Amino acid sequence: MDQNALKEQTGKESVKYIKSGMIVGLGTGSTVKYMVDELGKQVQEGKIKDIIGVTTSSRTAKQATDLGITIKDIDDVDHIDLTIDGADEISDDFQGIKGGGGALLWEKIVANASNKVMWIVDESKLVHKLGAFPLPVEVIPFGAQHVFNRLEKKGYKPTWRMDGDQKYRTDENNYIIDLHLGEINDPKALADELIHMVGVVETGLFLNRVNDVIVGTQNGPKVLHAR
Ligand SMILES: O=C[C@H](O)[C@H](O)[C@H](O)COP(=O)(O)O
Repeated sequence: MDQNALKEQTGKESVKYIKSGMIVGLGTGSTVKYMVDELGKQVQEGKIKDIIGVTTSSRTAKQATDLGITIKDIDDVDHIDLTIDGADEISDDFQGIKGGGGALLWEKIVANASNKVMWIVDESKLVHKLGAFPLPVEVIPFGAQHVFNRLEKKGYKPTWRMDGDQKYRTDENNYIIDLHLGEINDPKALADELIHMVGVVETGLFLNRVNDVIVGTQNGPKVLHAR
């Protein structure tokens, strides 16, 4: 099975955890796309009823709406039962990097409002230590070059996230700076440092946020319990 087949496997498997009547956080990315497709199918077939989706990006909102899944704004629900989202890297101790698809800010807000968070990944996303995947940092456009320069001085090897020849814009119209760190020895210290830099809105470090991980493997889906 190639990587896409593994993403499809975990995406479809995760829908088994969505029960009728739930308020479900719908993540973003190529793995989540398979999950939302399967959820839409089961909603259309009447196998899952009365669910409400809270989406983490305009992309997922469009996909879910097109499939007939009822969507509500995050501020129109008082909680989310379960959020299912992708991840770019998950370390041995279940810390994560997210935001490869640019949706980290809304994803973190939705995760924070969720009773349970499940990540769905293919086995290539499991790593010993975080950092080989570039760490996304969302910054407001005003003064963003100064933030970039500061990150460069710190030796964090920043690059602008691009969309063709323009800087990539998030759903909040912000920019993303990717940090090429190689290895992150202390994710908590780094997250604290970055979030306190003026102009930084959020980072792709998702620490102590996940409850369960479904991993797509050559031997079928494997569930890991983080906490
Ligand atoms: O911003 C995007 C999200 O954090 C994604 O969930 C993450 O990048 C994983 O995406 P994919 O399933 O496409 O590898």
